[in-house]
Amino acid sequence: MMTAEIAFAVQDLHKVFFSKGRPVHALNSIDLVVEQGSFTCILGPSGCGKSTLLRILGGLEEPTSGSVLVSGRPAIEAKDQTAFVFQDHGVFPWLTVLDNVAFGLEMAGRRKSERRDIAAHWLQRVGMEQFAGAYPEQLSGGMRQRVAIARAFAMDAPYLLMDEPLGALDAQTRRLMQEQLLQLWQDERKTVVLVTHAIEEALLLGDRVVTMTARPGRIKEDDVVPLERPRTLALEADPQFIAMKSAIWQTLRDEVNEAMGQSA
Ligand SMILES: Nc1ncnc2c1ncn2[C@@H]1O[C@H](COP(=O)(O)OP(=O)(O)OP(=O)(O)O)[C@@H](O)[C@H]1O
Repeated sequence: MMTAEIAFAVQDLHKVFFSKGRPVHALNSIDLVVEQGSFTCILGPSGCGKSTLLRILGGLEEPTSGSVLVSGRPAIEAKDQTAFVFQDHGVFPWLTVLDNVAFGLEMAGRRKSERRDIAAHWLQRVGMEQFAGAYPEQLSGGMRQRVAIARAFAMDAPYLLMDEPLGALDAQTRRLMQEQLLQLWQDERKTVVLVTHAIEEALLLGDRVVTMTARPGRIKEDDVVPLERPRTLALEADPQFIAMKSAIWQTLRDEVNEAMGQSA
């Protein structure tokens, strides 16, 4: 495979934190190659290092050792290639919805009229155009998360890193948002790496599901999801989907048990 087709190339990545003078080995010898235009989901028990891995991919955290390349450049120098969506939406309360979506474009040096046009386009894509002038406090959690997703898609960055973007939503809103995210991705085909705790969500959205062990997080299994696109929520009744969900849970359950026995 040519380097140009690879979004993320991670080799023998280790991450050790020091907490109260004690080492916490968060990630252990991670090898991962993510192709451009693919949707990769990362599953793993609490505390296994999923967020740490995502933050390292986005250049927000430095590896202790190992190599992390983003479009062939060290991740720490390639922050402009990635946009994040976090669980707690991270929208700015003092900006309107439109200005929140346009915010990243201002940082990227786009002209004001251009910023507003791009932001309005993405608000329309997530069905939030009528809230352009509203402030985040006037919105529900699901709406705020749609603003965060619109902001990430509006950025020029080719790669999106999503850390449990739907994790804080109620079950029904989460279903609708899964459908919306699926649709957006099917239209745009940006490279996405998404961390989730939900196996169904990973199978519905991903081309591939990477399952990690309890801390120190290693990659335990890497499954291609062979289910056809375009996908809808109806896929969850598909026998192949059900079989994969059960197999991944078998892989994950020992790790969840292990993680439950670990101290923080
Ligand atoms: N800045 C830090 N300093 C010290 N320890 C840290 C730091 N960041 C993360 N850790 C520890 O590293 C481990 C991995 O954390 P991380 O947040 O990446 O896990 P996670 O898999 O995303 O967890 P969750 O699913 O609960 O969000 C945890 O034990 C965490 O306490």
